[in-house]
Amino acid sequence: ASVAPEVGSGTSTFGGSRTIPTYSSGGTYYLYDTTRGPSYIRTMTGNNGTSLPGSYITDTDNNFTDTAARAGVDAHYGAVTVYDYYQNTHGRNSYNGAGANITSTVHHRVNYNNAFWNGQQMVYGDGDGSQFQALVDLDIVAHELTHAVTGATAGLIYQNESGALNEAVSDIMAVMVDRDDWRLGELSYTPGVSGDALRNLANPPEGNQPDNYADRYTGSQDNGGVHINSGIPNKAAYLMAAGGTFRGVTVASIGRAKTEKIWYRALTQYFTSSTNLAGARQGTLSATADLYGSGGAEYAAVQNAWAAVGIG
Ligand SMILES: Cc1cc(C(=O)NCC(F)(F)F)no1
Ligand SMILES: [Ca+2]
Ligand SMILES: [Ca+2]
Ligand SMILES: [Zn+2]
Repeated sequence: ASVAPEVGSGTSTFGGSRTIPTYSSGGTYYLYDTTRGPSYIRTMTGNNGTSLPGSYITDTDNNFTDTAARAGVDAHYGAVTVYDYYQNTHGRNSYNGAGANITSTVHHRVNYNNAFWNGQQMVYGDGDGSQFQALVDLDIVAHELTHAVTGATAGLIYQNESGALNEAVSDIMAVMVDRDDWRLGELSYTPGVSGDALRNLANPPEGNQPDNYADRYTGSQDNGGVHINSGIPNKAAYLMAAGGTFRGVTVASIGRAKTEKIWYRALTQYFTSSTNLAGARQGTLSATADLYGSGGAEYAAVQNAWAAVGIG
């Protein structure tokens, strides 16, 4: 057939290659997936301008090796991987639960050190080559698509404590997708420096974030510290999953699988637009009680994790 879903490959920004769903039409291949719930999951290029969604990323032999295509290969791989995470782990069909199409655009602006969900799609910068290289790390993609999930569910207002919780939910789901570590953005961040990351949920101070409520930021920068105070719930989630003794409180590990279920249920059943960090504790406790009861090891671990970071 001259139009068909295909399985393609491509070179990653970070080395190695990725297998990706593509679409062929008239001998041209596109970063365009028609095989999942949505009508399409597509990845476009902004051609280093500001218009969105930009233009299709194409290839002539279904092996996307061009330098200009590599960020697209990673963003596309990430989008389908995060789609599959929400479908397979949480039974959620796309960010709205009803198969919404997913569009991503790479090469946004010039030397742009950020990535974002604009309410309709994901957008990725290339970085300036020093602070970041292309911000298309799997955990960054998961962070951004989770903002879409949050927007379609709790709608946590993006300022002060509800905004810090919004950011934390994105970081927590991100490290559950990129499951082999607790760092965010390590592949994209400072390509010239190894071992660092944008944020570290196991040790938020490594990313200049507080890891307890008494040290929270109360100023007006960063929308009231949404990327700063997220360290507090991030640390709590890490302690739930990995366990540990922190600030004199011992938390028994319940593992990543139970932790991601608790946070997903809290986000979709208990958090609202104005939920603050005390409300996050309550929502995760209610979700834990629903899933595992209120007298078991899971409930105790969630209580202790929040107590360890100075909440409740
Ligand atoms: C300060 C600050 C941090 C962020 C941030 O986290 N962006 C998302 C990322 F995934 F692209 F990094 N934005 O401003
Ligand atoms: Ca990571
Ligand atoms: Ca680095
Ligand atoms: Zn974010």
